[in-house]
Amino acid sequence: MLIGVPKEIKNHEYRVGMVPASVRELIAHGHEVIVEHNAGIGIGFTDSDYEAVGAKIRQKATEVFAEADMIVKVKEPLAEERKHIRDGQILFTYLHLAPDVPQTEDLIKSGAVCIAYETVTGPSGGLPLLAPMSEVAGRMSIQAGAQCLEKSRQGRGMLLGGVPGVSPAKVVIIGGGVVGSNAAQIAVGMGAQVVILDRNIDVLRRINVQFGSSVETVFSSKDALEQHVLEADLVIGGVLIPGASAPKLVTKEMVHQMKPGAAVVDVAIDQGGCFATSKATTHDDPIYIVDDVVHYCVANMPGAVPYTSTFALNNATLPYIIALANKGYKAALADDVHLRNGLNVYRGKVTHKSVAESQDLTFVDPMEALGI
Ligand SMILES: NC(=O)C1=CN([C@@H]2O[C@H](COP(=O)(O)OP(=O)(O)OC[C@H]3O[C@@H](n4cnc5c(N)ncnc54)[C@H](O)[C@@H]3O)[C@@H](O)[C@H]2O)C=CC1
Ligand SMILES: CC(=O)C(=O)O
Ligand SMILES: [Mg+2]
Repeated sequence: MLIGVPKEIKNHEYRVGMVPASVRELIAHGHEVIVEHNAGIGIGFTDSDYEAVGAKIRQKATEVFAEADMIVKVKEPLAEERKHIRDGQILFTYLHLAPDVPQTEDLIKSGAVCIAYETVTGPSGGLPLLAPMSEVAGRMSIQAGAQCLEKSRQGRGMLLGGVPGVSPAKVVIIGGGVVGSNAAQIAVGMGAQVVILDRNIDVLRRINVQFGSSVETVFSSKDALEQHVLEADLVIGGVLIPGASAPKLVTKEMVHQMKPGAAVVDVAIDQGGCFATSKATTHDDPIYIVDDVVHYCVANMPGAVPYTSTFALNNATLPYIIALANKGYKAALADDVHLRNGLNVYRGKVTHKSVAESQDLTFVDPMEALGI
């Protein structure tokens, strides 16, 4: 198979779909790889590094999209990239379709086989291709939140850990999954007072085993959520219903009643966000203020630490890239229900139930769509 790796074009996105070590593995399996000029330069990989493992360099993204049987990316294709996606081509990347109508329409029209990293499931549960980036974003959310609390960003002027004789900040984390538990790890390390809310008792049990009394676990009722959000100095949004738009758990009224200078970091913004006041921002211009509350809503947070993130992502994606290349998409998807759960759009049909429901589109079972 001919596999293509374009350079990412989203704002301050320096990750790359495949590092040279992954390209080497694919070539060892008998495949060919084309890489766009400077695709890996943001993390220090030159065209020569890719050529040294057997890749061919293409000067323009259009050449990569025109030639490749499978495109391996990081972020969802932007409008400019979507123009070049072809009928029958495999697109393997993050898509986050539920809240993104124009992208969904374009991918349906393209006739491509669109497999989203974020809905591929794992044999023992979880989302193995989302998890590494959720680890990164969860850890970063506390760094970002700490900066938002600084006076120069219009925050309360509060240090997360306080100092002897002065109380630490109260950090409230909504969702105790991968983002939430990684955020908690850093917040606890910085000396903050940490509360995690989740609707899944087993998640709260796991958090309790992991952190003991350094994190308070709370069942996420409307009452509890309101109480803790209003008391918070920093709120982290890390909820997920796989494939679906994030539930708007924090209302405009709750934000209005928060302390002036408090901060929210809505990590779930890539699925539409869990604060009613959230709108996606970029690394260039990451924060804005609503009702005196500082909002950070960057949809590609791991892009800020592309070195760590690219390796973490590639470690997880490589086995699936190899399966798709070795077997072809039909056999790879037929053989592995977990990879099949990643199939969001198949040649004009929406094959992920939550994506279809989020946009009132017809859902077609992936096996039926694939004709197997
Ligand atoms: N902005 C960015 O750059 C990035 C965003 N993300 C996003 O972060 C979000 C969280 O991802 P993960 O932690 O990997 O998901 P996860 O599935 O590990 O955890 C989500 C948690 O939310 C909980 N939850 C669901 N509905 C809830 C509700 N109504 N109230 C309270 N808890 C609820 C679930 O029980 C689960 O424990 C996703 O939207 C993901 O796409 C992930 C990486 C980077
Ligand atoms: C998961 C995601 O949205 C990201 O890594 O950018
Ligand atoms: Mg207020």
